Amino acid sequence: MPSKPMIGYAQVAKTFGRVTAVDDVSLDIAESEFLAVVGGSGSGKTTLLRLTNRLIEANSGTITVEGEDVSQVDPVALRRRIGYVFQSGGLFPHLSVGDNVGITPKLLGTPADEIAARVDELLDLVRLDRGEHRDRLPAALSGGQRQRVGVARALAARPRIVLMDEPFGALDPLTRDALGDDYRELHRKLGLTTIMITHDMTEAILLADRIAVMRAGKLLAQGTPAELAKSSDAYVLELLRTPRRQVERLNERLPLGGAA
Ligand SMILES: Nc1ncnc2c1ncn2[C@@H]1O[C@H](COP(=O)(O)OP(=O)(O)OP(=O)(O)O)[C@@H](O)[C@H]1O
Repeated sequence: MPSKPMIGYAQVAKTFGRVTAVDDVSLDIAESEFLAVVGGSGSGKTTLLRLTNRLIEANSGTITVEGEDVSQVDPVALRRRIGYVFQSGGLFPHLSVGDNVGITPKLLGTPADEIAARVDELLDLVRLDRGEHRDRLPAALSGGQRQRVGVARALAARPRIVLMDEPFGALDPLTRDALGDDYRELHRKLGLTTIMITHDMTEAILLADRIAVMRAGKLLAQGTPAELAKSSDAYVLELLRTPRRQVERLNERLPLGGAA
């Protein structure tokens, strides 16, 4: 880990009334790293992500982005530096695909012709046909296409950091697989630092460099899949057993060569 992480959490806590959503979390994410945050419902994953770009404010602890304490950075400027992909795409329903993708450059005062060129470039990047999709409304897209638009929008202001909240959770398995692979390639090509929340340990193992496991607001463990496998925590080991069991069952039921 380099001396200055791209994103750093130091003893971060967030409570909502009597609920401690994030409880004393310390974690560093290096530049160009892809971190998956895994954990059950209500374990604090979304809260941790939203603290990062100050959609909500921490009660205690320090969060740094590119070395800067986020509490000292203007939240609007901070959010423009960090791409955010929502679970359901989070697109504005009344805006076309092109206008959704171009909204941040527009807010930044980018001239219209530059925005149009950037939108086309981004649609190419996420492999959506420009001519076919640019003028459509989100309701006329499939779930996978909407998520591609969500990724394009998150990348519009050329952020170095992308936060993704269960981006592929609601998709069919083939679309999910394709989109995960495509995003992983974008992450590499653009040199991004990515934090992705997922419920799915298999997805985390396949896409991320490192996995953070949360439970009841606490960071239970973090590391590569191989490092996590050495954890002494029963919950972490149980999470890792699920993909293993699935592979074993698949190997039993799907004879090799049948669908290779
Ligand atoms: N704005 C809020 N007001 C009150 N409680 C909240 C708020 N946001 C989150 N919480 C509570 O904080 C805890 C953590 O929620 P969070 O959304 O971070 O979990 P999560 O791991 O992302 O869950 P999921 O996987 O279901 O999205 C939960 O108990 C939740 O009810």
